[in-house]
Amino acid sequence: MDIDLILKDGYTIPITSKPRKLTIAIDEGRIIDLGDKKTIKNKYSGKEIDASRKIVLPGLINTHSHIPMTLLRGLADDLPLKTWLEDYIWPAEANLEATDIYRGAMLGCMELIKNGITCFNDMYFHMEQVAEVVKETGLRANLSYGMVTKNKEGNEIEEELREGVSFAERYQGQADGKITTSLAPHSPSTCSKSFLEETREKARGRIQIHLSETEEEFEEIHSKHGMTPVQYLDEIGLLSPDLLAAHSVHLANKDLGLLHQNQVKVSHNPSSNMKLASGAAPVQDMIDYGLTVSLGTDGAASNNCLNIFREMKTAALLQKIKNGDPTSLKARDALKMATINGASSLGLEDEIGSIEEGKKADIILLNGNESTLNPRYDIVSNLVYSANGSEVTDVLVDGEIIMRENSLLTLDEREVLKRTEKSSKKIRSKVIE
Ligand SMILES: CSC[C@H]1O[C@@H](n2cnc3c(O)ncnc32)[C@H](O)[C@@H]1O
Ligand SMILES: [Zn+2]
Repeated sequence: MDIDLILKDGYTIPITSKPRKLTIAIDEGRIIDLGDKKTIKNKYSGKEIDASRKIVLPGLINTHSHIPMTLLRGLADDLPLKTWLEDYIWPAEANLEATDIYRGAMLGCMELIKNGITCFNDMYFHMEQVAEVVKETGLRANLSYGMVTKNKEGNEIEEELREGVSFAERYQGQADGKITTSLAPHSPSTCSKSFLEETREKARGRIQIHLSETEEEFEEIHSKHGMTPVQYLDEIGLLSPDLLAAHSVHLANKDLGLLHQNQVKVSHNPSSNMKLASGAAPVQDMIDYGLTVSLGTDGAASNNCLNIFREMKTAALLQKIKNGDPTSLKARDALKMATINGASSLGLEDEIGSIEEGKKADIILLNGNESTLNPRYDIVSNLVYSANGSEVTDVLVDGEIIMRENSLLTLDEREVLKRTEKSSKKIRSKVIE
């Protein structure tokens, strides 16, 4: 049988089964068969990629980002969240036009691809620009217009919900199904209670929100409503299996039970939480409770990069320090967070997140000859504790090759940097000088 692509003889980490040498048959964007090279070669013919010196992984999934913020990287560092957002980032964002968002998203997507991220979950504004970049680059994404009611009144608030719903309805399923959408109220402290209730009423699918990121936010909700942010969302009726809660750093004991009962998904963002000194989320406790926890970078202005290899390592190290226990958050769990748990958090567990027959061919290849991947006593240890993303050589999304032997096939790197320079000059003159 003639098929689109055969990935031959790579050392494969399927996630849901043991690492082994496998040949992968891909047709019409999906993995149609897997096996040893002889069996697969006897059954299929088609274009071949020799993966015999490669490590083969499912594409990594970034479950919390603000991709256009790549344009604001390094603009304001070493500050706590409230000051960083209110005194630096929001004033800078007020100057961003649609073209800037397009350019920032392009720079961000370039970084995602190079670091082996094939799917990301984003919340920002001018999201039609981000969707355009997703289409051009060939990535997979769940996109949402980020809704805020703080400092807004009457019509402006109604317009915020209209925009969120309209974006979600217009873009759901675009790019041959590679784009999905959610509603995204920004956080319990920047959206009013009635707005959160209306969002719940209007939601037809998934919802994402920043939740209990800092102690300050925890205290603010507690003093206003007499309950924790998680209990507050429970009262509003927002806790559900379709809710993806970013951060979830400050939780009372009862909160873990509530998140678990409602099967809420959590996106852990360790680098951003450490850099803004927001705190260390109780990730091992969440896992012990049976919660689905995935990994996010947050925006590049609080990280300051978009690299899930780094987040895997940082997450594992942070839990060990938090719990004073080196057995906390083991490498295997960190790799699951970056792959299959990311897929479950976006409702895509039947489509992506592992290398299995029937799933979409979102696959990355790493150069097995890099020092960071050798010696190979334990490949999962190498991937989590030693790899840094630069080992990624090839990236496939939906069976389409978007990076081949380190060359980006869907975007022009030099052009992306030139355009970034144009927007950053404007930001520098308006915000810094
Ligand atoms: C309304 S679009 C999204 C909004 O979120 C801001 N943002 C970026 N990082 C964080 C974070 O860690 N916590 C809360 N809000 C964040 C971003 O600047 C946009 O304004
Ligand atoms: Zn965020």
